[in-house]
Amino acid sequence: MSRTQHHRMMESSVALGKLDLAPGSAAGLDSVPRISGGDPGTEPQDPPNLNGCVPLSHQVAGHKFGFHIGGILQHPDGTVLKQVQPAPRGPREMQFYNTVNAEDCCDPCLLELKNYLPRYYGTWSTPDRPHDLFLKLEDVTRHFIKPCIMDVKLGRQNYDPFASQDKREQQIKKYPLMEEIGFLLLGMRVYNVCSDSFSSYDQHYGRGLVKDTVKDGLARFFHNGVRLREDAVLASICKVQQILHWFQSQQKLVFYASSLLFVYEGLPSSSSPAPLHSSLPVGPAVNESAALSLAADGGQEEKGVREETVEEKGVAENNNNTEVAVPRDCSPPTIYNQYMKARERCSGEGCLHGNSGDGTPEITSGSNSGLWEEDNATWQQRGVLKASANGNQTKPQLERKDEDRERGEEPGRGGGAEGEGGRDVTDVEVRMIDFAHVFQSDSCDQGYIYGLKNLLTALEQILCDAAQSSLSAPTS
Ligand SMILES: Nc1ncnc2c1ncn2[C@@H]1O[C@H](COP(=O)(O)OP(=O)(O)OP(=O)(O)O)[C@@H](O)[C@H]1O
Ligand SMILES: O=P(O)(O)O[C@@H]1[C@H](O)[C@H](O)[C@@H](OP(=O)(O)O)[C@H](OP(=O)(O)O)[C@H]1O
Repeated sequence: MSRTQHHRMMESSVALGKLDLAPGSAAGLDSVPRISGGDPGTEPQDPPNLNGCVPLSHQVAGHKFGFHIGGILQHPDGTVLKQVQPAPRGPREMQFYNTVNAEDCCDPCLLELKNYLPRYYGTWSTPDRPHDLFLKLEDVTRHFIKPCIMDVKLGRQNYDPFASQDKREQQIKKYPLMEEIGFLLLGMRVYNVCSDSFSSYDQHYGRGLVKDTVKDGLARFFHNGVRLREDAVLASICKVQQILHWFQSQQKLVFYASSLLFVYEGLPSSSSPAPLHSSLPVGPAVNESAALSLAADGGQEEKGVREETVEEKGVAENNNNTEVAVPRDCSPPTIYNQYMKARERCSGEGCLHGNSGDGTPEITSGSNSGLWEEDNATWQQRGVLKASANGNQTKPQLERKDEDRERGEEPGRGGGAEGEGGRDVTDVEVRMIDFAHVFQSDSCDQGYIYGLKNLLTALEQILCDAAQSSLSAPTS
């Protein structure tokens, strides 16, 4: 399919203007070709000529190319290609991206939502298989050198309202705690600064986490083998807060089996101040060094955890991350002080972990409390959060920002950025992905909101635990 044809197809979906994603009523979707090889029973086909595309080397969850229908590739230009899944999932996801990215879209709700998604560049296919469509997406990890990546599925149910009884049972069986916890860690890879390697955690790791261990299981994503990256936890909290605000403000869409993709830079900066409590443990289930040495000792390997092999270490990542500015770590004491100050300003226990009356913990929201707004300013100065960039910009970043401006987007969105006065910041990405089960609605997405609140509580508790550990640690 030529570029023009792709474009035309995109325009025809875009022209719908309004999402109509319910099965059987998907206006315009009939024109979307079904991908070949979609039926498990069909004849095996020759391997496709992928035009230089390769399976995504840093994929942490989901359908894998070559193993499942609907896998993920990386284009030589660095973008991610997600194969359109068999109907109705793939066309539904494609129409979702088309609608949110429609040039004439002026709905403020969708325009804001766009900020939380990977950029969308339309559809792509190889010349020899023009009907095998892929969604061409920004690689959210693209500007990181050692990207630590985590995929967390949100919501109280992993299936949509139109799912068959079999599908419901299959999904519930996989993680019965979904309804109570509201999120599921699908997979992650974490950079270990000591061994200069990644540890990968598959879906079995996440499914093994229960109510009492899910916080520590999550904390492991932020532990680099030496210390907890509190700066990355805090920056993640702020990003998740923004997404929560969006969900609380909209009554148009509901998302089932959709994920948040977290990314932060694992490579430490040489300019980072030495953390005061760097050697503190982060809790029994979170000490990565302990887990790794267990495996190295020939001890019983942990379920769902895999260390990168020596051969793999030598393999360059296919993410075009060659020339980027290294974000500076923020020292844990700074984060700790700011976090505690924020908590003190809060009126008592109920503020950060109170009860909203719907069974989920109440998380302070920036616009209502002033707590996050006020401290965001301080944290920006401290270099924890992204601030307007006006400092010593490196060439690649300047180029990215120009590119952003051309698209009419906030400069630095999704890219590395410096804080006020040219200070580096803790760069974290949190983006929504996987939209195979998005539907129109006329009420808030309570399931997703429930999951977001619980996720925020867990992230905040990780910081609290670290702060408490540092307070009780003996001073030398
Ligand atoms: N835009 C992106 N940038 C970087 N990585 C991505 C991007 N989109 C997807 N990935 C990687 O691919 C994985 C799977 O993505 P996604 O959830 O969209 O696929 P899926 O096959 O629909 O998943 P599932 O099987 O859970 O339905 C993510 O966990 C992430 O590692
Ligand atoms: O984590 P696992 O064990 O790989 O399980 C998959 C996961 O639950 C996906 O979310 C789901 O796709 P949907 O969310 O789109 O339903 C997929 O369904 P599938 O097998 O029907 O593709 C499951 O197999």
